[in-house]
Amino acid sequence: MAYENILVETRGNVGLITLNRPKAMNALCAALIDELSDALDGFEKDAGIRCIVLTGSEKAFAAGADIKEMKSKDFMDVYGEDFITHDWERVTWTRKPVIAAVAGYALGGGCEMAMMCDFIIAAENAKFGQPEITIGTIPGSGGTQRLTRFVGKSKAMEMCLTGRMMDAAEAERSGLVSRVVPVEDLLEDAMKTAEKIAGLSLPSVMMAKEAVNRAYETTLAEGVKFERRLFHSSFATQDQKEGMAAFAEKRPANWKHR
Ligand SMILES: CC(C)(O)CC(=O)SCCNC(=O)CCNC(=O)[C@H](O)C(C)(C)COP(=O)(O)OP(=O)(O)OC[C@H]1O[C@@H](n2cnc3c(N)ncnc32)[C@H](O)[C@@H]1OP(=O)(O)O
Repeated sequence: MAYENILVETRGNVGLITLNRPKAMNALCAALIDELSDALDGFEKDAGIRCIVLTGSEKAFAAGADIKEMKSKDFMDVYGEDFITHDWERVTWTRKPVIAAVAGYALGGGCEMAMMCDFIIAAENAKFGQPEITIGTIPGSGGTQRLTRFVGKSKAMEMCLTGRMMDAAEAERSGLVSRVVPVEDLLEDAMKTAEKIAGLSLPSVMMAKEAVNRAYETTLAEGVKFERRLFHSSFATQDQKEGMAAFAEKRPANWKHR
């Protein structure tokens, strides 16, 4: 597939996807969503890729769904095709880790997409928000649910009811982002973090991701049981033998990713 709205590159064992609609603040049009799904499919299939970074520009990670594309749709258009499902959520069913590197605006579907990633590293100029209420609608790609889980009911409710944006410092305080870095360091920092993850054992990384994500879907008791089963499963991998042997022999591990 030829990409017109994203840039896709491979740097070592890291796949980098850059949203690239500079004239529209990286608004998420249907073509961009198709391209993003295709790029993620490609990285999932590529055994050489062990972590993915999703980023935008210095001005905007993404300013939401493309309002101009969406504005004339009527109820049966959106209800009939179950608009904003499936491919919009493609990031959530990516089994390899996905880091969102967010600078500038992450609004509406942009904020929702960042929250679908495994964690967010934010630049100091990042602004997060769910402004759908200001254009006569509400979040439709998980914003009311994921934002509430990240920052709690009070802040999520205020943001969804008023459209207020949260700056990077508030986002870090509230647990929405893992770290805030200077704008000029964002990509390098995200890539270094991704390389660190890509340099570890892929099965362990995938199991850790699955276990953390389960915390959002189940009770504590079930989550702990699920974690323990995955922990047990890790002992069936070559990499568990290698990792523990390497520790005991005081040498770096030579991962097989098996
Ligand atoms: C996924 C769902 C279901 O949750 C739904 C949604 O995501 S709805 C969309 C929610 N997002 C918004 O409401 C944000 C809309 N954008 C803005 O508020 C502003 O553009 C801004 C604050 C991000 C930036 O403001 P400013 O610096 O003044 O730049 P602009 O002149 O407004 O924008 C430049 C250019 O980009 C176009 N643009 C921006 N956002 C979108 C968008 N979401 N969809 C389509 N186009 C967008 C904007 O119209 C400008 O284009 P031109 O007028 O220059 O052609």
